[in-house]
Amino acid sequence: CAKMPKPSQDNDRDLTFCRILLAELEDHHDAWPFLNPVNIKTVPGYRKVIKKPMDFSTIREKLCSCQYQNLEMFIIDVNLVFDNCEKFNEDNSEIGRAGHNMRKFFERRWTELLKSN
Ligand SMILES: Cc1nnc(-c2cnn(C)c2N)n1CCCn1ccnc1
Repeated sequence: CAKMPKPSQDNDRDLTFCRILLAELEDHHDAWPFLNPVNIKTVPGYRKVIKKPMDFSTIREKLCSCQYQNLEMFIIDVNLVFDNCEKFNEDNSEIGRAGHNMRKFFERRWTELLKSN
């Protein structure tokens, strides 16, 4: 049958989860490398190596301008932040470790939130 539009309360729940998760990511002690876009003009190699830059302020902007249709699209962008970090940074570096810590935190929190509903 024709794809039924998602009931609005599911969209509201998804949007609430995105807001909660993003606020917690922004407040995390290890969030500092990811708060703003990497400056591709001053960081040698970044523009060439990282095809789709992403950061928490860009995710905030997309969330506030209704660019996420659902929780999945939001999770894809958050994971892009951490995948870019792993690609460009050694695991055993300040920024590399921050990326691993933040990914672990994010995975725990969104599974907790989804289980609570
Ligand atoms: C995120 C992220 N991934 N790699 C970098 C980066 C920036 N410069 N260099 C040499 C890197 N490896 N970043 C951005 C880190 C932004 N930042 C904020 C305060 N200090 C660094």
